[in-house]
Amino acid sequence: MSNSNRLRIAVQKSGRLSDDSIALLKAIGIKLNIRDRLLIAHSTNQPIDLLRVRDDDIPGLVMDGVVDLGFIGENELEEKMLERKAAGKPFEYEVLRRLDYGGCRLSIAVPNEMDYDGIQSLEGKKVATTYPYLLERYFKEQGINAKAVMLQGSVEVAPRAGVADAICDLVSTGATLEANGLVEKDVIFRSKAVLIKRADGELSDEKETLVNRLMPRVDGVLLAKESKYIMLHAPKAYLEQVKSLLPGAENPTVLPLAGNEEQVAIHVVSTETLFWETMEKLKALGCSSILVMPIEKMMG
Ligand SMILES: Nc1ncnc2c1ncn2[C@@H]1O[C@H](COP(=O)(O)OP(=O)(O)OP(=O)(O)O)[C@@H](O)[C@H]1O
Ligand SMILES: O=P(O)(O)OC[C@H]1O[C@H](OP(=O)(O)OP(=O)(O)O)[C@H](O)[C@@H]1O
Ligand SMILES: [Mg+2]
Repeated sequence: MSNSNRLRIAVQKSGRLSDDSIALLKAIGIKLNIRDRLLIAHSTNQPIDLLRVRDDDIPGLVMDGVVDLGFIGENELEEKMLERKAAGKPFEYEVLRRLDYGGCRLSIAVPNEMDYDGIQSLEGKKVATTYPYLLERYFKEQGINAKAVMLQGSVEVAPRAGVADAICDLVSTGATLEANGLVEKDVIFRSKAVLIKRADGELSDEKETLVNRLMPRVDGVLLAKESKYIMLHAPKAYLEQVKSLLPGAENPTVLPLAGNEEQVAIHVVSTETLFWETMEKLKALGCSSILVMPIEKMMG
């Protein structure tokens, strides 16, 4: 393989995980020149190549050591791990970070009109899914004798088409199920996107050093996304009450305001949400100029 000294990262080419994965790589300082039709994108400022593929291929590419890192949904990762294990192929990987996107659940859903009284109602039935290994594992754990019917797409039409009695598919808002006259019953797996690394110990020292340098940046981006910088003017007389209202503000910065003896400025970084209700309470205490601002990057 050419340029094997460059770190190879697999991302979904086009789908639910693509934009967020690329955005994360850019946020940690990797400049990318992505051309829509091309499978490989080279970073212009780091020894990194991006492989843009179907998400189904990503676990295998990492487990076979074809790429060093990959962004993948835990649902797909776990399914492929079970499939490869059953086939006697390498199925090892290391999770570097659980990420803050791609959140969904793999659930069993049944037609509205079906009498469903718990998972035992599926005894002897057929369930359509793209995740047969995860589903069969669940049936086994529950002691149910049901059959997983593999479908690559349009799983939600399977009951109407007479292909299966129920389905097991990814759910986020539930809109797809509702539109197809299905009701969610049992959550069998909760998933988020993860960043994984090959676990065969074959990364060169240079690549290992690069990964170790990038990970604190990933943490910085994740932390920044869940943090806010809050600034406000508060009456000195109510300082303690104001502090107790601010979420996660154990050590706020308190600054004097030029030409204003009555008030001080308070600055604080918070990982909790500042709700409108709290802002209204702060206002009622005499606070003013209350600003809640996003943070771009953080490093401890
Ligand atoms: N509704 C959803 N909300 C949030 N995340 C989701 C949702 N649906 C799927 N995902 C996550 O995104 C991953 C990719 O979903 P997507 O629908 O883009 O896959 P795909 O159709 O298999 O794409 P590909 O063409 O790459 O095979 C899923 O495996 C899951 O982890
Ligand atoms: O609960 P909801 O918010 O409706 O989301 C669930 C749907 O999202 C995913 O499909 P996606 O929209 O990514 O399209 P795809 O089926 O073409 O992959 C998944 O396969 C479900 O069909
Ligand atoms: Mg796929």
